[in-house]
Amino acid sequence: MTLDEPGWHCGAMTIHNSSIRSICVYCGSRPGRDPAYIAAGRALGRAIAANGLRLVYGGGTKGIMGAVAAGVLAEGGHVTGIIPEFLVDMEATRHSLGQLNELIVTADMHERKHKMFERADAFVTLPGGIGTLEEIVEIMTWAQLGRHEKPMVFANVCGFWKPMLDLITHMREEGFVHTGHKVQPLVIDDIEAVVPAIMDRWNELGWLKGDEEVIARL
Ligand SMILES: Nc1ncnc2c1ncn2[C@@H]1O[C@H](COP(=O)(O)O)[C@@H](O)[C@H]1O
Repeated sequence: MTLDEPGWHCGAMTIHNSSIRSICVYCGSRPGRDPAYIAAGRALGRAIAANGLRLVYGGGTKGIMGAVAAGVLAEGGHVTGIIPEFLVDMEATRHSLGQLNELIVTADMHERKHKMFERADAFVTLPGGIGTLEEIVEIMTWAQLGRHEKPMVFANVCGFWKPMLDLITHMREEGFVHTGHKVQPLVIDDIEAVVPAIMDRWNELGWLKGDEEVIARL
């Protein structure tokens, strides 16, 4: 990235201009039991591309991860996959990775997660397992600590995230979610409503910031 591009790096701070450019999707590397999960992944991918946004994701080409990337590519969109070398043969095939627009192979999981964070303007979580959970929880903790204000969405396909959302509510009620106003993920049941909601939230943040900057510090 150069200083001429819309988003640029300044020391430990990343500053994005007023138009949202990319969405990071966290989701299962497996398809899950309900075919609705794969369908939602593909529909979200299509919606990301149809709105002129780029997908940033973990590079896997199987399960829901593969469905999201396939949806973006089917709509002519841009996909950046970020995957650690040791996972390439587990979560992808070398051939399918060749179809992504951009592939970043990292040394380890930490580098992967950091690059995904840096390159994304917003985060969506589809159904998934332990890895998916870890990723969105980390993004919420960084929001709680004031390290970013990027929109976060639980795509609540068939109510998948209800147990997690109930737990967060319980934590709030018991007084454990400090600076709670900084952790306000959107919860959206209808997959078609996810991208418009993110764009609305992004615009609200831009307005609050007085026009141009949504800031992330790590
Ligand atoms: N500990 C982890 N931190 C970040 N990402 C992880 C971790 N463990 C697995 N992952 C990745 O998350 C996605 C989805 O995993 P699921 O367990 O299928 O939800 C996958 O790329 C994992 O490599």
